[in-house]
Amino acid sequence: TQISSILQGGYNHPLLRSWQHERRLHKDMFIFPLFVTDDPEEETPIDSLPNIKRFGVNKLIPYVGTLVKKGLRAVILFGVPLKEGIKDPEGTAADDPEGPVILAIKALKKAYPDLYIMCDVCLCEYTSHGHCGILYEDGSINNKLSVRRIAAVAVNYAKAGANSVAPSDMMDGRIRAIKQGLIDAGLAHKTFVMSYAAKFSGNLYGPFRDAACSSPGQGDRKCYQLPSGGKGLARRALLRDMNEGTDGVIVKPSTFYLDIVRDSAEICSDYPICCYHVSGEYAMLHAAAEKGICDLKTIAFEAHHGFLRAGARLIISYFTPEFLDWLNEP
Ligand SMILES: NCC[C@H](CC(=O)O)[C@@H](CN)CCC(=O)O
Ligand SMILES: [Zn+2]
Repeated sequence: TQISSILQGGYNHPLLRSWQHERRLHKDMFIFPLFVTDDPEEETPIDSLPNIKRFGVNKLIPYVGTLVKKGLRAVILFGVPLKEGIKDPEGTAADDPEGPVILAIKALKKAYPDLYIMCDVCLCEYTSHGHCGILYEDGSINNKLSVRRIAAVAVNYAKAGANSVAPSDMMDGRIRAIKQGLIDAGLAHKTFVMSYAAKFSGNLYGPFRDAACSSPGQGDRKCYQLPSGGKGLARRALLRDMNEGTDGVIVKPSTFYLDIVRDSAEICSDYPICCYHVSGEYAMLHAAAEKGICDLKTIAFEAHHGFLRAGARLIISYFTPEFLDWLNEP
């Protein structure tokens, strides 16, 4: 055997195998999605998202406390208004000062001052039509009104104390509008804008839409989320959002889009890259483990190692609570 043929000497021991990881998972790269609803006492499991619940603000605080104790550093908030009759065509409820997101920002900041509070910014949970923007009569996206509304919501979340705003709407030009809004409000220096720059339309958001009651009333999101084959569009969107002032980028979904994560690590090499392990990808791993196809912990590590290998530095993951335990183990 040629001497150069011998590779196994480099990974024949568990410690060696961990030394071979260029980047390793650690707790402060995890961002945990929280679903906050408008009944303060609610604590409801979400059937399609194992181990994930929808919380009212009074139940959210003690739950998050158990995770902060284990080393949770960051959360991303999704408002789920369930009260009847508050959804309208403009998504007015999105930044209601008494709404679930703004109340949760304030309660979390008070209870856990060091916890990093990110807010997803979108209209789909608040619009009567269920789309992520405001529509023209013909049902197409009214970009001007959508961008103006999204920017206003983002600024109001920042005013309420959010450390970061992450617009997941995919409207053209919203990053510039958000950044300008933050500048005008004197908040740009302390608000991290993390754009969902490369976000693909597809079949991996079902469980989230169940949790957030945010499916589009009619039609789909294919005119504003990227087509799954749209590698060029993703590259252009990453460049565009950097030029518009984003401070970080999210690629979403993740497992099925690792080539886009790699592209983003090259194109946005000076920015933190975040992967979102979306609800469908998460639920699939649980379903496979339930069917005995794979071991849940092993497959979760394998998926998350893939995000790091592709170039991600941050991970939005529903597995965050488990990793806070798993990463304590040798
Ligand atoms: N703003 C859109 C929500 C969007 C998917 C969708 O419903 O189109 C994601 C949240 N940012 C869903 C995330 C997930 O599936 O986990
Ligand atoms: Zn949306």
